[in-house]
Amino acid sequence: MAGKLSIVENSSEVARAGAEQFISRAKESIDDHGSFFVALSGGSTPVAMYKLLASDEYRGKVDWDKVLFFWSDERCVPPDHPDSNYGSAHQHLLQPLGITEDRVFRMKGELPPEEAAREYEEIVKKAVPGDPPRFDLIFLGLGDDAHTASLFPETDALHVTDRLVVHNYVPKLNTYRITFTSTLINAAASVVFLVSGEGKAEALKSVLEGEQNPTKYPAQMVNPTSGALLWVVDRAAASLLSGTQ
Ligand SMILES: O=C1O[C@H](COP(=O)(O)O)[C@@H](O)[C@H](O)[C@H]1O
Repeated sequence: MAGKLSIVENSSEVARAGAEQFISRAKESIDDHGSFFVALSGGSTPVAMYKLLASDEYRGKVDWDKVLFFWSDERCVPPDHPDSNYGSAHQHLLQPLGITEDRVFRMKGELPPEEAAREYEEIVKKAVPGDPPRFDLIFLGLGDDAHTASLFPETDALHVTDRLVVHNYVPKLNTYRITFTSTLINAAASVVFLVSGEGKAEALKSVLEGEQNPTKYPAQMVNPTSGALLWVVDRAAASLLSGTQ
C-alpha cells in the first residue's frame, strides 16, 4: 500500500488523530510560509474532528488567522442545505471559531456544476501557491464503494488529468458533484484519510490490499507525488485487513 497506516481504537480516536494532524501541519506550514492551506472533506466522518478542533481543549492550539479553508469536494446544493460539505464545516468548525469569510473558499454547489468547478479551479490557482497548486494538507474520506472526494467508481472524473477541479456525474446518485481531481490531490504536501466504522471495512480492504484497479476503487489513485500520505482508520474499518484479526 502507499503511505502509512495508523489503526486507532474507535471513531473518537480517529477524530483526535485528525485534529492532531491538523494542528501539527498548521504549525509547520505557518512556520515555513506564514499560512496554512487546508482542504476539508465532506460527509459525516470529519464532524467529530471539527467539534474537537473548536473545543476549549483544542482551539488555542492553532493560529486560526493564518488558516485558509478549502474543500476537496462538494454536493450540488446551496450552502445552507443539510448535505452541503461546506455547511457542515461552517456549523461545527468555522462558525464556532468565528472564522471570517475572507479565509473561507467554498465550492459553490448552488451554481451549474460545470461553472462551479471552473470557478473553483481558478480560485485554487490564484490562492494556493505552486503549479500545480500544492495544499499543505488535504483531508479525504472513503465511501463504502471506495470513492474518495467525489471521485466515484467508473465516473468520468477519474480519467481527467489536465484539470484541478471538475464536475462529475455520478450515475448511482443521479447527480453531479464538484471534486478535486487526482492531479490536484497528489500535488499536496500531505494527504490524510479519516476512515471509521465497519461499513468501510470491505472498501478499505479493497483499496489497500486488493487488485490495483482505480476505476473500481478510486481511492487507489491517491498517492502524493512528493508528499506524505496517512490513513487514520479505526479498528472496525480495519477489521478485514491482513494481520488485524
Ligand atoms: O460523499 C462523500 O463521501 C465521502 C465519505 O463520507 P462519510 O460520510 O462516509 O464520512 C466523503 O469523504 C466525501 O467528501 C463526501 O462528499
